[in-house]
Amino acid sequence: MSAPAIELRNLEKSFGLAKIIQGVNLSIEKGERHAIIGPNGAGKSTLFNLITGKYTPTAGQVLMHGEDVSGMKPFQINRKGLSRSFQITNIFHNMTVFENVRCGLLWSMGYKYSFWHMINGQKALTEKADEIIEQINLTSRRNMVAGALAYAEQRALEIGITIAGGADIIMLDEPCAGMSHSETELIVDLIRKVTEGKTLIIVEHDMGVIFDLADKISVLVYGEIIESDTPEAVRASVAVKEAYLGTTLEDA
Ligand SMILES: Nc1ncnc2c1ncn2[C@@H]1O[C@H](COP(=O)(O)OP(=O)(O)OP(=O)(O)O)[C@@H](O)[C@H]1O
Repeated sequence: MSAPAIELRNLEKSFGLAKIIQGVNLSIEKGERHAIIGPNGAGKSTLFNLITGKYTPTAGQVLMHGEDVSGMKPFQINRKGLSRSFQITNIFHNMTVFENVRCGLLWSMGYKYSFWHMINGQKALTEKADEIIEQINLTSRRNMVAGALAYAEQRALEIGITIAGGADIIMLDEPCAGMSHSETELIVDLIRKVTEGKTLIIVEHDMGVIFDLADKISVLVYGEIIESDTPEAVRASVAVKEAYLGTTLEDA
């Protein structure tokens, strides 16, 4: 059996005296859609930042396809095939949709770009960017500056930039935040389409989205995983209901 896409072993993170992540153990299999949920301040973004290399663990390990990547820089982890989006959109508002996706491609290819470019040329880069723009349904907006797009289109563009380099592990941080019901449905369909066959790790407050998308859900409370199971099992969990004061999951 192949190693999990991501494995966390006794992972800890402290900021000063505050222990924010407390001995987290978690395995995310290749091709799994894994959601991390939990109340505000539970440590979800911190966990994301530990996996992507933005934060260095205080203790424990992050393994990617069996390789210990703890302490590696975000760009090193990215080049190994992990790409993430951010809670607050990080697109370039003054650049066009095309230029944004092209930038995402260049960034994820890094030093490999000069070699790739030598073989494939500029035309291939343009074609690849256009292919991604089509995947995220923004072809009619290709030459529009990103700042002029509707909010949901900006979030779709961000997903496009995240998947641009062909990473096989995609991490999305609250991709549906601030969206209407119909916009959320479109983004969920898009996420499903562009992450087909990939490993997806998602943090999202919208429980409808989580139960719709996830194969497995981990529930983080005060930096500890109190449950990690199928959506059905998590929905039925007493500990999870208590953590959510018996409301949110019931309503999902
Ligand atoms: N760089 C940092 N320095 C100090 N404290 C931090 C830092 N980053 C996060 N924290 C603290 O860690 C705790 C968890 O924050 P985090 O953003 O990971 O939670 P979260 O579950 O993602 O919350 P939310 O759902 O509101 O986004 C918070 O108390 C936060 O103040």
